[in-house]
Parts: sequence; C-alpha cells; structure tokens
Amino acid sequence: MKNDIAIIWFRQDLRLSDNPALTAAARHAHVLPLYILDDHNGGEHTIGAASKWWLHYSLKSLNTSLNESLSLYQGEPMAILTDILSRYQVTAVYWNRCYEPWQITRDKHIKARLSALGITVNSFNASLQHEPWTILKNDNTPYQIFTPYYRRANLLDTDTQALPAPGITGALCQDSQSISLEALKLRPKIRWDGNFYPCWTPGEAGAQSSLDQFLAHGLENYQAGRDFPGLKAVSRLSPHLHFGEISPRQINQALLSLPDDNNREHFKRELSWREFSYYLLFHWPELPEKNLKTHFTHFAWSDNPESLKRWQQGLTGYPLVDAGMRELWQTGFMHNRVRMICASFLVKNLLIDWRLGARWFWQCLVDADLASNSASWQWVAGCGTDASPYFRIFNPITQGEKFDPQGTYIKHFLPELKNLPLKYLFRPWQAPADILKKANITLGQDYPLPMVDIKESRENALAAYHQIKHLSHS
Ligand SMILES: Cc1cc2nc3c(=O)[nH]c(=O)nc-3n(C[C@H](O)[C@H](O)[C@H](O)COP(=O)(O)OP(=O)(O)OC[C@H]3O[C@@H](n4cnc5c(N)ncnc54)[C@H](O)[C@@H]3O)c2cc1C
Repeated sequence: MKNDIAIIWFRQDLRLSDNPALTAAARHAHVLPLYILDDHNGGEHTIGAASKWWLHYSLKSLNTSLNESLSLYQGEPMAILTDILSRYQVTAVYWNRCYEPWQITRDKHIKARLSALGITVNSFNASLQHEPWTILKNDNTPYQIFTPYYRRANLLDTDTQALPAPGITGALCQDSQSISLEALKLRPKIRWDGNFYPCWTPGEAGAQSSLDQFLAHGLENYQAGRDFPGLKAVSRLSPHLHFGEISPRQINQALLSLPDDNNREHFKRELSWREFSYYLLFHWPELPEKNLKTHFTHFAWSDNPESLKRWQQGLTGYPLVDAGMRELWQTGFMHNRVRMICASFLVKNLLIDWRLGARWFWQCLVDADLASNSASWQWVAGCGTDASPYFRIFNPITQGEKFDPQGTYIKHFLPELKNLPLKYLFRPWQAPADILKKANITLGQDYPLPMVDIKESRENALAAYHQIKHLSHS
C-alpha cells in the first residue's frame, strides 16, 4: 500500500494552474485528486440544472488534464472521505476555500473531524483577490456600499503572480471505487442543452481562450460597449470564474501587460463587483433568502404563477425582456444589462417576489452563483444593502432603443420579429395593421400582446413601495 498520500479535493477550483491547494499537495509522494458532487448539504442551494451541464464538461476537461486520474463521488463528503481514509494511507487533505454559508459550515466540520483523526488539513484562497474578512471599516464592521469597499480594497496589495501548474503526473493515483462521470447524471435526460454546445467550452483551456479572445478583441471597447447586448464587448468569463477554471489573479496578471486605460479600469471594477457579492454573502449569510432592507418584509408581492410562467418563457410582449429570457433558456447566459431589465420587469412591473426570479436564474444560468445572483437580485429589487433606489424602474422600451439600437439582439432571439421595422421593434403593439401584416406577425398568435401596461404597472410599483417606505425608519 502506498504511504504519504495527499488528497486534493477539487471544488470550485477546476484547474491545474494557479491552484495553491494543488501546488501544495504536489509536494507529497502521491496525490489522489477527487471531486465530490455534494447533493447533501446545500439544500435549496444545491447546484442548478444548467450549471450541472457545465460541471459535467468541466470535470471531463479536468480529468483529461489529470491523466484520467480524477476520482469522482456523489453524496455526503465526510462519509466519503472517511471511507477513503479507511482504504488508503492518507496523511493530508488539501482544498481551496469556498464561501457559500453552507459550504463554510460543512468545511469547518470536516476540518475538525479530519484533524481529530490526525490528518493535516490545509486550505487556501484560490478564487478571490481579497477574502471577505480582510476588508473592514475603521470600526471593524463590514462595508455595505460598494464604492467605499472598492476604495479600501484598492489600497490593499493585490497578488498578481499566478502559480504555474505543478508537475504531478508521476504522483497521481486514482481510487478504484471512483464512480464514472456519467454516473453523476449531470447532463439533462430531456436534451434541452443543444444550443449550449456552440456557445461554450467549459474547462481550463476554454477559460484561457475566452480571456485571450476578450483581451484581444473585447476589452478595447469594454467601457462603452459593455451595456450593448448585441456587441461582443464583454468577456463571458462568469461561468469559468464560478467553477474556478480561471482565477482573478490570472486575469489580473494578464491585464498588467495591457495599457492602463479606462477600459481596463472598468473591467477591474466589474471583477470587484463579484468580490463585493462574495463579501456581502459572507457578512450577511441570509442574503439569498432575506431582504437586507428589512422593511421589504412587508412588501405586498403579487402571487401570480401564470405571470411568472410568461416571464420565464419570454412571453411578456416586451421584446427586450423576452429576448433576454430566451437567451437565458437557450444558452444558459444572459447579458448583464438585460439581466437587470428582466429582473426589474419581474419585480417592479409584475410585482413578483425577487426570490422567485433568483430561483429561476439559479436553474437556468451556467454561471449561477449564490453570491452574485443573490446580491444582484437584491440590488435590482431595491432591498439590498447597496441597492438601486426603488423608484429607478427600467423601461424595457427605452432601454431597447438605447442599448439595442439596431435591434440585433432582439431579432437574434426573437426571429418572429425579424421583419418588423425598427420603429416598432421595441413596441410591436403600436405597429399599424398593414406593417404587422407585411412583417408576417399576428399579435397574440406569433408574438404576445404586452401582458401589462408599462406606465400603469410602474405607478402600481411606486404605490406598493409607498406603503412600506415609512417603515424603513421605524
Ligand atoms: C439579476 C442578476 C442576476 C445575476 N446573477 C449572476 C450569477 O448568478 N452569476 C454571476 O456570475 N453573475 C451574475 N450577475 C452579474 C452579471 O450579470 C454577470 O456576472 C455578467 O453578466 C457575466 O458576464 P461577463 O462574464 O461577460 O461579464 P464582464 O462584463 O466581462 O465582467 C467580468 C466579470 O466580472 C464579474 N461581474 C461583472 N458584473 C458583475 C456584477 N454586476 N455582479 C457581480 N459580478 C460581476 C463577473 O465575474 C464577470 O465574469 C447577475 C446580475 C443580475 C442583474
């Protein structure tokens, strides 16, 4: 039996380079790399359907990089680790830290149990520039607002020296009791994932190539272009970052070789919004469930499953919202500007609880991330610590005119509207009958009539907010 075996437990760090836990584990004579699909501890926050698809291919890619030595398991991690320890002479366990509240609780427990068994446990930071507890206000309380948090973060040193992938091929061993990737059943039985394949390349190489492409062709227009969903001006790195196929440190290192201009600064700022989301989740672990502005507890949400379904299916009658919801369903992604507009429409024009929207995103997004998703929904709904003011309600018509001026994005995801002149593309119900006929559109049949009046629903939202506003000071 081999002795001095180190376990490297991969979680949201599915890469070999700049992986501090792997680099440390590689100092042992033998390394057992493993991944556990933990469907036991996460409750409602267990990985969603589209993310499972991503995970399947990311694990496949990682396994290839590890010479087919990745051991796979499903279930309760402590029980699985205990079983491995009973069969191998493991001396140490390595992992990179995760920050979702249920993961923190689980990992603390596992660390204590393993330490009691005489196993060394070493954990590292592999996914944040600054861990949440390292940035506090002068009075030692956490920041609630992004800008002062960002200012303080910028005063701290940021490590930009990424680690190379360690040479571990000779040290790798695999557990004979590993299950197969197929046995994890991560891909859907009903194949709704057909459109995902041309859009994405999960895995470390795919992440690096997305970064290279963005730096070569997207970054130069990032500041001006990032709000235009029809342009290729954003990085689409979010699922790669979520699964840890690339680290913020690697991105920052790559950015160093580029001109220090507004585009670079703006991109770094957006990366810090991700950090800030993790920060909020760490300091307010109730973020996914509870309104951080507590007076929203009294908000009169509408219980309307039929409206929720129309929103989910992209059948609201507002083309920009519908294009976004169809992009989400078809590709597992939605452009950030459109995420804000679709979320605002649900919460403010339909008065549906933001948590129902967040749950739908959780199932549909390949980048579904408990921190960023929860923080962003609370931001749009107006109930987060650093939220957009409630009265700022996105108008899907004017937003479309401004950010999809040629209708490129809308026509791509709503081909039924492709012959409608631009003048009516954002408000098809105002098109005269002969124009609709010429465009081959019968409203209510080929494309829905608007499910609510935008002006009236806006006023209803403001009235609903008025009911709870005064409670914020009580
Ligand atoms: C309602 C709503 C839900 C969201 N849910 C998620 C989610 O589940 N997972 C997720 O990663 N992002 C989420 N976001 C944030 C943002 O929309 C995505 O991170 C972004 O669209 C990803 O595209 P990109 O990689 O091309 O971004 P880029 O513009 O290229 O930005 C680079 C990176 O910065 C980070 N980032 C950018 N904007 C934000 C932001 N506003 N908040 C947090 N991080 C940001 C992401 O990691 C992103 O990959 C949500 C936003 C909204 C409004």
